[in-house]
Amino acid sequence: MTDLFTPFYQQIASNRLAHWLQTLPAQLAHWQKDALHGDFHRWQKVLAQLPETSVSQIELSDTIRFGLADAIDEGQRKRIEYLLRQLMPWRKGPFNIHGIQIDTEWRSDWKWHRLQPHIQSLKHRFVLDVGCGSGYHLWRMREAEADFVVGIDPSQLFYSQFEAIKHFNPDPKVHLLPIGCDDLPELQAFDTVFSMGVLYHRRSPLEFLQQLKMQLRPGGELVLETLVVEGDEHTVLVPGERYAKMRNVWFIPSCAALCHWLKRLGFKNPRVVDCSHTSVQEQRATAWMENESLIDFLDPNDHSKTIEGYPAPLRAVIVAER
Ligand SMILES: Nc1ncnc2c1ncn2[C@@H]1O[C@H](C[S@+](CC[C@H]([NH3+])C(=O)[O-])CC(=O)[O-])[C@@H](O)[C@H]1O
Repeated sequence: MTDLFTPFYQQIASNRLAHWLQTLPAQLAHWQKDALHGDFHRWQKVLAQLPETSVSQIELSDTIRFGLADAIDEGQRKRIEYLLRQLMPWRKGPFNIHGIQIDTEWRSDWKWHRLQPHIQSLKHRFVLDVGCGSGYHLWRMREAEADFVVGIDPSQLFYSQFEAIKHFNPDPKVHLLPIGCDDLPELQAFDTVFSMGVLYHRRSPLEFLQQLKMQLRPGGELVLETLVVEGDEHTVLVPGERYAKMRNVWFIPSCAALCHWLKRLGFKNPRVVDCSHTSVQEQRATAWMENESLIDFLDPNDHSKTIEGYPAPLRAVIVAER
């Protein structure tokens, strides 16, 4: 495990990062010890069985595409598809590996299109994505010529999916660390910090925003995407047990409230650059994610409401500087 991160260590210049990296192996060893059983063990075996192939095509665009279809024979194609299916459900994508299209639950490319015109150029930047899922957006950040991209996400399945994709393009400048935001020291080192789809899962949203701030270098840019509700700066929805069937949803502020929070925490110039309802075309069940999806989370008679009667998912992108 530690060896996986050797290229990561080598590219780190800042002292704070260097210090963190000294403690990281112990953190990861602890994580690995906890994780070495059950599903994760099975997923690790899947990764070990992925064949080495010749990858002459690397396309970082709406579909992250590694390897041409005709670079592998039919037997290899079936084998790779079988192995990738062992890592279902695939939620964030789409990806295409040697012609095998991984049609994920989410069209994560749509989210990228909503925010991309509004953020500072990522060229030559150090970028962190907190709660990066399977890492789809990490590849988009690399497409945008970021110098170094690291995502963190504690999900063992997302980590395994990321490693499966990276197997076909082992770019030393793109990393996913299997840790949560509470495990990250205050690095104050990144030029841009993304956090998309995580804030509403946090019990203490202001503390979380402060954690994001302390990952940025002074002047760095925060790109935040989260569920919001309509309302003024005093409006925040704290749903009951479930919101759109999700159990772990805590705070859904209005855009005005969120900008107010960011200002209170000392972020500069917070602004809403996009606010859109999630459609059942953007989030849906597919052959690679066969469970329930957005259509099942909405009131069947009124798609403007969730099944619990709350406003249907509305997502905003907010940009601010430290
Ligand atoms: N403490 C934590 N620290 C870091 N990540 C966490 C934590 N807790 C949960 N997560 C991770 O946050 C991600 C949220 S999903 C957004 C994915 C991507 N960003 C997207 O915009 O498509 C949206 C959703 O599940 O509603 C999951 O991958 C969790 O594992």
